[in-house]
Amino acid sequence: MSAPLATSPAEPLAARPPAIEARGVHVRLGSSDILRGVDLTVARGEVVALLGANGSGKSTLVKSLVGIVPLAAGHVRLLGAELGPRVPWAHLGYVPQRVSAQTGVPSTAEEVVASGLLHGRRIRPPRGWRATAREALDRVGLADRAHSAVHELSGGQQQRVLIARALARGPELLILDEPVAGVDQPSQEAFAATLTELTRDGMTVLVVLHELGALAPLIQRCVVLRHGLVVHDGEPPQATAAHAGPDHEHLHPHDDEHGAPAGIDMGLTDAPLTHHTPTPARVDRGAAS
Ligand SMILES: Nc1ncnc2c1ncn2[C@@H]1O[C@H](COP(=O)(O)OP(=O)(O)OP(=O)(O)O)[C@@H](O)[C@H]1O
Repeated sequence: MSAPLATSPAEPLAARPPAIEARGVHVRLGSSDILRGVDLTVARGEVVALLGANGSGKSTLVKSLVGIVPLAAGHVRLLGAELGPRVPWAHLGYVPQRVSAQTGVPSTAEEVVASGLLHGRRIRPPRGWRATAREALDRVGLADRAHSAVHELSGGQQQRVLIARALARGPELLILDEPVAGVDQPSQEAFAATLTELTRDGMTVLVVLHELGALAPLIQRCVVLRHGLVVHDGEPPQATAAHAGPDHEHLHPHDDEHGAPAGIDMGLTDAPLTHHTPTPARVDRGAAS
């Protein structure tokens, strides 16, 4: 099964403008500069992970990309259009960081997913919405919960309903903020398989993650934020056997004086980088583990 993209462009992906082009993005919230000049380009068909320590600005960046938080300076273009009404929003799926999918009115999972088919002036779901919603729920392993009230679902299942809502649109660009946080390993693997299938069809993905986990095989590029700035933009780190060897030396963020690993490589914690040689008992698993 494969979800059709919202459009089936004859133009090759590489010839089309990037899915995301952000230049010099500054965001100020309250009295703090949260993003301090972020440049980010995501080409069509790319799968990019946005990583960084808590509070580094990942959620703020994706919110600024989709226009939820205002830019103090900078520019964003999505799917070739300047941020604003010209963006083809119907072709874009956004899944916010874990929030309850529960609404004031009790809704079934199927209804919440169908709400993803509404956009712009469309106030009624399109013909065949039920089958589309079911297919999207099937993709996240919840076909059997279509008629369950969302408030009866677990937090992880509610998150999967929100993912299904984004997928139901057949998005060209999918932006996900920590989609697998709090989701069990089998569900993470099922989600990774779904995303693999969708990206094979040319979907572009920007995904905020704390660790690559089950999505590691899909990720083509990692962008790491620190204190509102991009500090790495490139290949995902590879965990190698040599990494764990007693002679291996590397830079690694530590959370305390005793050198306990605080996180994965590339500054995913705010702790200072220190240089060390691990003992065999102390294995650096790397970001891709
Ligand atoms: N509405 C707001 N007003 C003021 N500060 C805010 C607001 N929203 C977020 N912040 C601050 O902005 C900083 C970045 O927050 P953000 O949620 O973008 O980080 P993050 O990298 O996504 O973190 P996490 O990994 O914990 O989700 C944090 O210091 C946060 O306290």
